[in-house]
Amino acid sequence: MLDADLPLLSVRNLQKSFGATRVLRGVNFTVRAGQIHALLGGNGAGKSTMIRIMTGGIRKDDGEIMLGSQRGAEPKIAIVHQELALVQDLSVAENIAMVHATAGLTIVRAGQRAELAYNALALLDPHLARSALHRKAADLSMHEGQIVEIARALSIGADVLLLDEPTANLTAGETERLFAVLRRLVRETGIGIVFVSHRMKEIRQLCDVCTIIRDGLTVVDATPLDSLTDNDIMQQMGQPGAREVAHSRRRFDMAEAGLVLKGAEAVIPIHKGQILGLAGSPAGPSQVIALLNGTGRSSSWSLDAKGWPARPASPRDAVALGIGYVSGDRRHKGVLAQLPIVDNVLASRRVREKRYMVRASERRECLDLVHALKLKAGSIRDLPSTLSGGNQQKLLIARWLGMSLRLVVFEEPTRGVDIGTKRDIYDLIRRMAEEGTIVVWWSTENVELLELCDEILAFDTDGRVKGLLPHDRFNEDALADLTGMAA
Ligand SMILES: Nc1ncnc2c1ncn2[C@@H]1O[C@H](COP(=O)(O)OP(=O)(O)OP(=O)(O)O)[C@@H](O)[C@H]1O
Repeated sequence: MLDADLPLLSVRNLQKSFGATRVLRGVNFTVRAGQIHALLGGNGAGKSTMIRIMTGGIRKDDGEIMLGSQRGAEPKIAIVHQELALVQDLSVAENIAMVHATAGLTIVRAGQRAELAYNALALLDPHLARSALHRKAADLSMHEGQIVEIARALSIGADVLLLDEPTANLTAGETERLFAVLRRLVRETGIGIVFVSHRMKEIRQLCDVCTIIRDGLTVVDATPLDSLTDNDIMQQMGQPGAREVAHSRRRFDMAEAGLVLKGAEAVIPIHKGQILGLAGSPAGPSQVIALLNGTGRSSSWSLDAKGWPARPASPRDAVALGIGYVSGDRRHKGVLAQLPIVDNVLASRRVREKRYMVRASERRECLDLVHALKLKAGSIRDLPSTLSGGNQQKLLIARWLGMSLRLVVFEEPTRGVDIGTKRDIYDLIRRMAEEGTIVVWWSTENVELLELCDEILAFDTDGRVKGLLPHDRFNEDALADLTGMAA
């Protein structure tokens, strides 16, 4: 058990530039034992850069990192990302034991391996420790996978645990359970937890103090959350305060039904300019999305629309039909990592308009889109990896902006996006709908669906349709109940 309030990790005046861009200009950050610490900041503020320096991924230009009172020691920090890093084909016990083998302590006997994994897991979830040691990582739920990763981190003696947006794929029940585990963990072991999130409600539920980074500087340093209002936090992050959104019931011309979505359990007409929300964990919404973006030839859903096939045969076919697609899974389903920003932005225009020659005028076209979205980039010749997460997300939206689309699919477009950028994305979604585009939008944040949609199709965690909510039946509790997901 660590002494409460002992500084486990402290960063002083950290500086880092990439070329001419000064990304960290003097960051201070102190994590204390027994504390859950929210690390906040808008997209591009410098959070990930600081974390990469602390964990040895990149070098600092200047500043100090101290572990406890020792200078220059390697802090034992473990990171659990939203995308889990378990080896899918190995068992839970093998996944946990693996890190010990690489730490020079080779464990040969299966019995020892199981014991080590059991001890690590039992601290967090005794039931999982008893039942899951021999299950393959691929068979775990998101929540179980996270618990296994946390157990693995603790078993090698990490005293600072950093969780990067850990709740994005969890149901309401799982989020609650994770928070309970984390609270118990800091109480019983005294480790420090750093929680990176853009979800204000969860930050308040879980965290004790917060540090806010803005433009590479610490502007709020380990301050109790109780002493800050939501507005204080937004202001310190440099984000516009929440606006009241007047959501008027929009009327649709029933004669103009844009298309009909047909599934085994429901038939849903969608009108031009309508925003249809898909609520629930991935199982259900992903089937509808796969149909629309041309990747789901075996999807249980089909389309009925004038001049359209029952299923777009491929992503290219979907684009040709006028269907746009923005995914929040930037790494796997969107960003063309090897190509510069300019090619990323213009990708769908080139496919749709069959442009085979790269035109000189495209530079201007790209710059206009970059400006319209306030996308923070050094040069459009840079690779997308030089952009912060939120700015990579804007890049994927820029791809479709100003193209005349009949339908656009948004798949969790606000994942990892700060509150100001979320508002910008909501405005874009609204504007696209006003221009007559049908919007189909999946989000695991029910509150944002309730704010913007005209109708919401709710799925349970097994992917079954639980209901189609019209606007006048929108209600946070009802939707949380239907989907099992946190509101
Ligand atoms: N290798 C690099 N080359 C050039 N610029 C970079 C590089 N890595 C990061 N940056 C820039 O540093 C700034 C800070 O990015 P960082 O990823 O640390 O922000 P963040 O606070 O984690 O944002 P987000 O919430 O969007 O993930 C961004 O403007 C980004 O474009």
